[in-house]
Amino acid sequence: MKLKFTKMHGAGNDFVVIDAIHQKIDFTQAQWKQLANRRFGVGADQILVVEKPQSAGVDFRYRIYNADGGEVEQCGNGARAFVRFVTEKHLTDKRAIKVETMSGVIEPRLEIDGDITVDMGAPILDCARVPFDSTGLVGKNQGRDMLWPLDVNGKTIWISAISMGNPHAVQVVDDIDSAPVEMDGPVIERHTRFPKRVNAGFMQIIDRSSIRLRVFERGAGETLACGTGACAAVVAGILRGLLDSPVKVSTKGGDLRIAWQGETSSVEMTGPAVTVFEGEIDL
Ligand SMILES: N[C@H](CCC[C@H](N)C(=O)O)C(=O)O
Repeated sequence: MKLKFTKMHGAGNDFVVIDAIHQKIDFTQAQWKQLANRRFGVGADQILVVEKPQSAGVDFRYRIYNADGGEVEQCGNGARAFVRFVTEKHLTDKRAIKVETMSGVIEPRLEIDGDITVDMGAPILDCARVPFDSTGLVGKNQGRDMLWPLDVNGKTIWISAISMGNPHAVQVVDDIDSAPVEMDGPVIERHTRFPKRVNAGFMQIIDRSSIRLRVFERGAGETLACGTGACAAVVAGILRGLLDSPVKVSTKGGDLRIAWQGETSSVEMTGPAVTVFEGEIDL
């Protein structure tokens, strides 16, 4: 079939966005993987599929597929691209939109200055719900955070296990430029303690209101930015007593602003979303 798509990015985390309201979409995991392939397809970290809502009181549903073709629960940068897409395609005239995802309803809104803010919901810290298997591990407290030991490539690293609807393992490193993201990222992603695999975050604290962050993403590898990863890193830093909200998160692809007032309050992410080109592909 001829598939119309829009290529977009949020701080360099790039997407193929598809209107599944006006196109009939019924692809296999192999076809999603091909579409995301940077040689045999269009190329993207994730594919975002915009659908009519399934629940009342919600404006849209959006599905997220990683570059490996697997469907996942949440995508922060994708939520901003989603808002830019439905606004530019005149699929809504709202500036604050309720969107259902696999992990619940999020509320992105288009700001006057063109940036997009997303209420990403409250972080999930209960290991069983991340999910993270802490059985038999002896964690250590740092502030209000619990750090867990993981054996990775012959060394022990200490991570925060946090879900933003999708799972994250966040560690603090002295210098992200020299951090072993390529070596350790894939091992953390597939660590047996994370039954649904995990996004591996490497956070360098710059000061109490700014960090640098690299994320080796589940199902996509290292991306230029990870929105949910930025949310999880800031939550970990605030719990550890290292950061104060709001925090500037500098990634390879751009800066995000993350705010969180603690406990059960929502994490709020603000950042850019850009349309790069429109296209059509036989798939
Ligand atoms: N790789 C992630 C999904 C995309 C998240 C990221 N691109 C973001 O902006 O949050 C996962 O498997 O949970």
